[in-house]
Amino acid sequence: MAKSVLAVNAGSSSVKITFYTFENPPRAIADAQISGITAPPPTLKYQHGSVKHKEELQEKLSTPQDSFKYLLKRCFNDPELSEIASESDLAYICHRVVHGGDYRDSVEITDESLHHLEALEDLAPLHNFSALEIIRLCRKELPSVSSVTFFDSAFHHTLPDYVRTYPIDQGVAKANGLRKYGFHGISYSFILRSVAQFLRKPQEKTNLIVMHIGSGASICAIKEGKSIDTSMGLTPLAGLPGATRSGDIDPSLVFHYTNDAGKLSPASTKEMHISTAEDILNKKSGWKSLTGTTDFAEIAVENPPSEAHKLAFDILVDRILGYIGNYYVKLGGEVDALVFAGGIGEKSALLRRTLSEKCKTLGVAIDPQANDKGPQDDETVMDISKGAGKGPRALICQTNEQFEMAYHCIRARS
Ligand SMILES: Nc1ncnc2c1ncn2[C@@H]1O[C@H](COP(=O)(O)OP(=O)(O)O)[C@@H](O)[C@H]1O
Ligand SMILES: CC(=O)OP(=O)(O)O
Ligand SMILES: [Mg+2]
Repeated sequence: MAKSVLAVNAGSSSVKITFYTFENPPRAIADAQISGITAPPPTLKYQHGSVKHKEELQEKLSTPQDSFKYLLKRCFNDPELSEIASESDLAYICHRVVHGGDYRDSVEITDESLHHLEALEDLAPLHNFSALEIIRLCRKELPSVSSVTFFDSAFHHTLPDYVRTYPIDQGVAKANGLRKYGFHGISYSFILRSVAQFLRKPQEKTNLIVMHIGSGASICAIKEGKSIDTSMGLTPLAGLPGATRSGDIDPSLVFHYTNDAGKLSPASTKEMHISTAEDILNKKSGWKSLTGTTDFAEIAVENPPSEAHKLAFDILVDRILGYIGNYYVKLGGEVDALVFAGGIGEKSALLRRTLSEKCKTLGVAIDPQANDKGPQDDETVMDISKGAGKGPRALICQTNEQFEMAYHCIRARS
């Protein structure tokens, strides 16, 4: 039996794994995910063939590493999933690593590359720690399978110097790697390819404003197939607010918020050091801090349950609009499409409608029925534009970071 490729997407609150056939393009064999790790009980979603299963788990799975172990065991032990029963059925494991520093491409894990990635952990402890723990676990427990890492930041290596440079002392900046990196690039790469194909345009002639709006949210300006600006920065904290992230604030705010801003946060562990300010702005802010919920589905409703819910919605809309205006101008008004992606961008018809109405001046118009209906499960790109208007088209793209990793892993090796 041909070996499979496993793609792992570890976030702070969820772990998603998908097994693919080793063919070009890859075909998904099974998909399993655990979400709600930070808000127990964790929920398992599991799918292979026509089997779809969802359950709340009794197990205490408080880290992405434990969740990954659980998912792997569950898939290996499923008698109905005979293609994947042990280590020997796997050819490669692809890992999503958010921060890749100066890496422009994927990296096969060796002792040396792992050391290099461990050095980067200091720059992005909150985002890289879980992925690296899972890589270390795979090397230990599945030693015969090669791990390949794919970086969110790699897609943005084309940012011009005046976009990536912060106006601070350049000696300090260079010595410490302090620049804009940008994230969600695995997703943007999937979206660019899918949307260009949908529009029947070569990627190098495609100009897009893409919104990846999930519990972490960012937006990207793509000119002739290249990222020319994006809202996240040195870390995924910059730019748009998220479920528990503040997004852009005046950096001085942290010193007015608490005198302990620079001290080590109690959330730090022996292996992972983060400051109190980073902990507050990454984990105790965003729409959770305004409304008490991380679930944007409770916020994006016609009649919000409270003023705070309405405020959280209005803030996200306002910040996204600021970037759309900015990027529209940077792209010289030559924008093929505004693309909605990410858990919220793909599912919230209200957010799409609100943003589209506010972008009327750019010639954006959507078909309300198509927008309310949203895409079918197997519909990667859906056009929700109304008629052939003057402005950019409005598209929904169901992004797929696991597929993107497996696709490139296999393409480079077959
Ligand atoms: N129907 C919906 N309307 C609005 N938001 C939704 C809807 N369904 C799911 N979401 C939101 O999508 C977000 C998760 O998106 P996702 O891209 O999977 O996030 P991440 O990868 O950052 O964990 C959650 O905030 C969830 O509340
Ligand atoms: C980079 C980032 O914020 O990732 P996620 O949205 O998956 O949390
Ligand atoms: Mg995500």
